[in-house]
Amino acid sequence: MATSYSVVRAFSKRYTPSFLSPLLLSFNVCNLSFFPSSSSSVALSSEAKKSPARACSSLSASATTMSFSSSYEKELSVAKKAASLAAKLCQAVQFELLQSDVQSKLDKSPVTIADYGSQALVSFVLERELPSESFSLVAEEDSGDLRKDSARETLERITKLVNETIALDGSYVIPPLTAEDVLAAIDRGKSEGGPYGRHWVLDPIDGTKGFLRGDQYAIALALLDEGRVVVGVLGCPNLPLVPINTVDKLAVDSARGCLFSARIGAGTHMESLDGSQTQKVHVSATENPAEASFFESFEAAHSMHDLSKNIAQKLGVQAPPVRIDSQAKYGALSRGDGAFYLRIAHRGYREKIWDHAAGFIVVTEAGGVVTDAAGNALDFSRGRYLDVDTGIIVTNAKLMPLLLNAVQAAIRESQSAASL
Ligand SMILES: Nc1ncnc2c1ncn2[C@@H]1O[C@H](COP(=O)(O)O)[C@@H](O)[C@H]1OP(=O)(O)O
Ligand SMILES: [Mg+2]
Ligand SMILES: [Mg+2]
Ligand SMILES: [Mg+2]
Repeated sequence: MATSYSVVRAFSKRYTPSFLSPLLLSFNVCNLSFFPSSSSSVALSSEAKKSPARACSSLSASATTMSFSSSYEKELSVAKKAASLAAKLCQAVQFELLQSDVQSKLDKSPVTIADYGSQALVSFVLERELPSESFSLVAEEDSGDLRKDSARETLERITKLVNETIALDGSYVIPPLTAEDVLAAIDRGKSEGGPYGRHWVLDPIDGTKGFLRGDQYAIALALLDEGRVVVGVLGCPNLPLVPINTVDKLAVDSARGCLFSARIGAGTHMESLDGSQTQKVHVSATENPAEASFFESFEAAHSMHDLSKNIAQKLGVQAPPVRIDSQAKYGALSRGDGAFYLRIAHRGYREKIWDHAAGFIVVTEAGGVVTDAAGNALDFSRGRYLDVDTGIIVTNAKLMPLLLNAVQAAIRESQSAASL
């Protein structure tokens, strides 16, 4: 194969869903991303459209050329520990949640004591367990508001919570962290990420609105290596261990708290947040949209419910939408609770990498496919933002061509309606 390593690398970075282990690369990509010409209205990425055959042969080359520098086992186990500890902190805060815990940030989104505490804790665990001169963390929060005089009491509460959680865990025999230590831990999340080296990616509480309502939220932590997501963990403290659509409410309420974890090439596992009941999970295998259900944001401000409704109708989905907050949707999808996730953000909203990186690998390692609304693979290598065409869609490999067709048709309809 004459293709040079750098060309293959650049190509595969752009077009290869990172759920594929190198060995599966060429086979699956040729089946998933370059759909047959019968789906003519599906917009594929332009280079792939021009030459699917070349794309597949290049990807075959990449399958044999690329190898991962490590299996990321240690990183996965540390990520699980960090997310589990952060989940404990968040659960304690949600238990006592008072509206006065909500601070106003410049972007007006609610930020809670648990957001900061979770970020400080994850940053602390990662740095302590995986010391490295090149440690890099891309995280949602920063300490700007917390350093204000008016936030002194809040900072004290966060510091106390972080120390209590560390003490409860018992594995770190250290003097208590100071408020300055906590601020510094939060601010280690200021990295810009990018295509080179390793970067941890953290949403300390994804789905803040769900958290405040007492509903679903997630602690979402992922590792990028050379721009690819290689590890992902989702702590979902309120997600039932049984499928979300289980009719027996007692079963749903009796055991909540899921930890999803995925490592590139090693599949996705789910266990309870207390560490028991580990099981390998897989996305729904259904090929029939009529028997499938779809997830979308609880918040209409986060995703266009009307458009999703139209897409679901085109697919023939019978069930009503399942609306829950946060990347818990990716977790639920990875174990087959539903077959579709539709996230079509409102015009002007830019997705962030921490809102999708962990969920992306949890679903793709469970056999799912995640693309933007034009069928492009997601590219986590461009810094803090994730630039996508119109929206993010998720399903299994069999249903993706159908879903892309429906999404494209619904978008065209809404565009022509808007231009009238
Ligand atoms: N206007 C918005 N449109 C889309 N997503 C948003 C918007 N504002 C915040 N988000 C982020 O969307 C995610 C929640 O999506 P969902 O609707 O799936 O629960 C969260 O990551 C939330 O950030 P945050 O982490 O601060 O909660
Ligand atoms: Mg936020
Ligand atoms: Mg988020
Ligand atoms: Mg958040």
